Amino acid sequence: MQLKELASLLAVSRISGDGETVFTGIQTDSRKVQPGDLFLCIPGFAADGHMFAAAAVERGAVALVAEHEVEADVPKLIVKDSRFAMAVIANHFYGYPSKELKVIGITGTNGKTTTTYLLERILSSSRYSTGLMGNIEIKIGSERIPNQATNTQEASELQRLLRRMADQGVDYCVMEVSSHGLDLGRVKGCSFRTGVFTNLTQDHLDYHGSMERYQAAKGLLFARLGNDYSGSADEQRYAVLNADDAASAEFARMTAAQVITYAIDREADVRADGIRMTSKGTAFHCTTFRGTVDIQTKLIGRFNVYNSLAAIAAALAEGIPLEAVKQGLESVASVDGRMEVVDEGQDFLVLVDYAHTPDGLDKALSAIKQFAEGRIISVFGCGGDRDRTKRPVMGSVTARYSDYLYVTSDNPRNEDPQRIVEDIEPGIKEAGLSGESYELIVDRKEAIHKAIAAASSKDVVLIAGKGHETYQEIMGKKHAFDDRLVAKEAIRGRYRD
Ligand SMILES: CC(=O)N[C@H]1[C@@H](OP(=O)(O)OP(=O)(O)OC[C@H]2O[C@@H](n3ccc(=O)[nH]c3=O)[C@H](O)[C@@H]2O)O[C@H](CO)[C@@H](O)[C@@H]1O[C@H](C)C(=O)N[C@@H](C)C(=O)N[C@H](CCC(=O)O)C(=O)O
Ligand SMILES: Nc1ncnc2c1ncn2[C@@H]1O[C@H](COP(=O)(O)OP(=O)(O)OP(=O)(O)O)[C@@H](O)[C@H]1O
Ligand SMILES: N[C@H](CCC[C@H](N)C(=O)O)C(=O)O
Ligand SMILES: [Mg+2]
Repeated sequence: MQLKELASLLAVSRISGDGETVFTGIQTDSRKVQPGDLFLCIPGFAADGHMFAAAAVERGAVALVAEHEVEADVPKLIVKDSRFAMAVIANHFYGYPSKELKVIGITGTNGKTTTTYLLERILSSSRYSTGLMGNIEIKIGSERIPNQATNTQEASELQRLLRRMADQGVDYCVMEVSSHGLDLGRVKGCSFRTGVFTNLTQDHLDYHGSMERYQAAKGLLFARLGNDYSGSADEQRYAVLNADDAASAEFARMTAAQVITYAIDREADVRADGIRMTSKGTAFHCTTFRGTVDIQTKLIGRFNVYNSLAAIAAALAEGIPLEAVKQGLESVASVDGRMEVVDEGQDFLVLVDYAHTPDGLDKALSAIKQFAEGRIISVFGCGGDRDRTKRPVMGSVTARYSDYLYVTSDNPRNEDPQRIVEDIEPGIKEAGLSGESYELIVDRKEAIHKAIAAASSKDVVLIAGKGHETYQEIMGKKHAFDDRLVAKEAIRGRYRD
């Protein structure tokens, strides 16, 4: 593609140098540049991409997109906003792939990953070819690529992956759409078939500043949905909204798409009642706009009824028969790192879960409370370089449900882990848990070992926060760490000692 082709996409832009320069790929990270690439200089939070222009050229970049002149002897496209330009350029370079498949975006504070897997399973078991993108992995048909980057990929990577899916004949791409992804324009220009909203509770206030701005970021998914509807069935657009969450009314007002609601506590197009829960799964009766059905999912907890309803509603909008929806949903045994049972034959239950927000912990622990026959022993921490205000709230939520609590490190990233646990502690005290009922143990491995050593018959040990993650990020460096493996080792150790 020639540089000048991009100039025609961006009204306020100018070419400096030879506009006929041909590039063969696009890249935003100088360290990943291949010869022939166009390098986009993005001013970021930690660094400024313009600083890496020369390094990119050294690695073979043949042209640049920048917001101002930079020292580099290649042609440049000077634009007003290179992050915006990235979304436009990536979409164009990869040939608008989202128009060739049906993209279903799932947003919300909690439940995105779980809902993507449920919906993807329903669609794939109905013989559609599927793709999936989220914070565990990227799936393209039967190919699985572990996700090493952000939950919602940068536009350049996102469009590349969508192109691969389109070329492989994928019918549906089900993807997580984070609030950062929406706010930073990572999905700008992406044509969504359906937007699904799970819920909105406290998280990411470090980035968004307020719940109002966090909600507004999520709302972008729905505000952009449906305006391009041309009347054909294939161009129909749907907004699948959780009617039990107050934000949904606002999203319904914003969108031009058809609204389909789901709920437990109020009237909705897809609704659950008669919920029965055990430690092995959840049963509920579901009333939908396509009839009624009894569902028996292997997933634990009322919150997973919400995730199931969201997946059911989105699948029904696609015309999948209710019986096929039921079959697909019931075939999901578990989602990696979500309420995952660690079973080494011990006489107490160990669960690894990804709850890392106040509401996630509340929902996970209230589910456990319903079936726990013994004590609840919790292990959790909070991530560093993230919303500091959620830390005491997570402390108080966990304290309310736990008989004993080990406060430890999650991913401290670049923060002092001791300071993070100290941020959590006031919440525990406020919840009224006495000093004999909790410990602050910065070393996560030690905390897990202690929790498992302390468990008696029928107790439940919840290890929360890291779920599927196979590393712990300390001082910016990732170390191998897997809660499930550490828990297994601790359980085996109990029987050896
Ligand atoms: C706030 C945020 O989202 N930042 C993301 C963003 O960083 P940034 O644009 O500020 O980039 P930067 O590191 O300052 O660098 C600026 C530019 O210089 C380039 N660069 C940098 C270094 C170098 O040697 N060469 C080079 O070219 C970078 O590629 C970038 O283009 O773009 C980077 C590249 O894609 C991301 O790695 C980075 O994610 C950081 C690590 C992050 O923690 N993001 C989290 C908050 C996030 O996005 N989370 C959401 C929500 C998850 C949820 O659902 O809860 C997600 O979607 O994952
Ligand atoms: N619908 C829900 N409502 C509240 N909590 C939930 C819900 N679904 C899952 N959870 C809790 O949140 C945790 C994370 O779930 P999941 O990974 O599906 O969410 P996510 O939105 O993808 O998270 P992330 O923002 O990190 O990508 C689960 O382990 C569970 O404890
Ligand atoms: N998507 C979430 C993941 C948090 C996972 C938790 N283990 C942590 O590190 O805080 C975030 O980026 O805030
Ligand atoms: Mg997720």
